[in-house]
Amino acid sequence: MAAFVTIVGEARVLTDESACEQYGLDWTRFYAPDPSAVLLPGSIEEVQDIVRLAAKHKLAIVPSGGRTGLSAGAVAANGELVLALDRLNTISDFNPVDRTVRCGAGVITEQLQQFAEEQDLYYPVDFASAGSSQIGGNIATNAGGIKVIKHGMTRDWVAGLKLVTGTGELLDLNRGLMKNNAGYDLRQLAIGAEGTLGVVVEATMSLTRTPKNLAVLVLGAPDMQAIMHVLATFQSEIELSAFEFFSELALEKVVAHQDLPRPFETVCDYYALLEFEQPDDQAMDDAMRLFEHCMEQGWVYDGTVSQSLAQAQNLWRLREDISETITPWTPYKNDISTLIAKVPDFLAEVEAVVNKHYPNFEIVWFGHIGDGNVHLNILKPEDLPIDEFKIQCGEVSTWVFEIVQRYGGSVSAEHGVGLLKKEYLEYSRSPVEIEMMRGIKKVFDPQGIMNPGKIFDL
Ligand SMILES: O=C(O)CC[C@@H](O)C(=O)O
Ligand SMILES: [Zn+2]
Repeated sequence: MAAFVTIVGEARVLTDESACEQYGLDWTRFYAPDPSAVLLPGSIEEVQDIVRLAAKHKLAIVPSGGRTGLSAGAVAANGELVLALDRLNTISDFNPVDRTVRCGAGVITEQLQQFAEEQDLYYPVDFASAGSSQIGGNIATNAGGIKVIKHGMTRDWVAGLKLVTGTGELLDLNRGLMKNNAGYDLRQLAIGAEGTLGVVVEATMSLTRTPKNLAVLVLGAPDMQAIMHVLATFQSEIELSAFEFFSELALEKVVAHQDLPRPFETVCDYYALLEFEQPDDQAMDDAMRLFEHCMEQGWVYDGTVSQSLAQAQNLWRLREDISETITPWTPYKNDISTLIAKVPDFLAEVEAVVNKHYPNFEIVWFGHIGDGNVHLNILKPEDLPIDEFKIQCGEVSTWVFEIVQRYGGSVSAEHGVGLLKKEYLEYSRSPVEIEMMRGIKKVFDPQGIMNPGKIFDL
């Protein structure tokens, strides 16, 4: 450790129990944190020095951002060094012409959103953990969130990034260029690599224009097929910036625990939340006409639209607060995707198999239905011991991933693979693809020190 102290200073090498617990774990929770130390470098050069030293001694490194991940990508459970980017948290070099800004990896998502707002611009990647997650972690996991249907995932907003590879080399990838066809785009490989190819230390992020007067519409529908009709109807005329869904059980839990009113009295099996810009009255007239059409067709039973920013925010909470609300039930979680058109059948198959074997399991469905991404959460029955629940959920995983495979879907739509899903990777990636990923890792990280054991084993 003395050599690391020389690089970052004594106060920046943490080995006490509370730091190891805090930095050794993400929001996945199921693992016991056990890092050998937490290092807090203050510059890119210090990151390079740390990695070079670690490579020399073959010490494993876990790059660490806000640790809000749900796939154990940032867990250090095997004596690794945690390399936390918290101190690289400056925003600089705002370029109003290119509409880009330089961010240290430790910049909090919300900090970037606020900075954009101060420039009358907008950073559109958004999710419930925006107050804690860091840009470096968002890039490492290609974070998605609630506006993907219009704005894409983090990948779409990274104009350039600096990566320290497993040998301590600093790569300055794409440098903010809009057009650059000079060979392979290594930047895109690093995005979503979950720290297995190197440490993201800095990024040039793109910003866009601020949306004009966002309105939120929550609709109640009899079934998932109806929700798909609603999606198609609205998308044929309106550019939606969100199309989310949640089940009645999800709504019940949120209104019971978050001091929020139901959106309307009518109880429906599923609800959709739509967000769109309302630059003028015509936009709302169009939305109301489509809403009425959906009612006439029997696809929608009831609905409500926000009349103010505060109302829009409260309607959003019905969806955004679900994950946190159900945490006390220690839910089994899965984050999966399929083609959007196949979602209703896909969901019905998963539900049927779970209900058949475990009729006492409560399933909470919600997610980014407009992206084909559903979040499956199963609540632990109160009287079932946690270990027993985990064993039963292991079986559920196999059934779910077999269905995912049959549908040509993904075992991880947005949360990544980490430790949690690596044994299931082959359900959505071929053996040749996985072998190629191993080959790519060797090029960036010949010693295999960067976040080893995440995504796949070497
Ligand atoms: O907790 C979950 O299952 C999903 C969390 C997050 O991705 C969300 O969309 O709310
Ligand atoms: Zn999500």
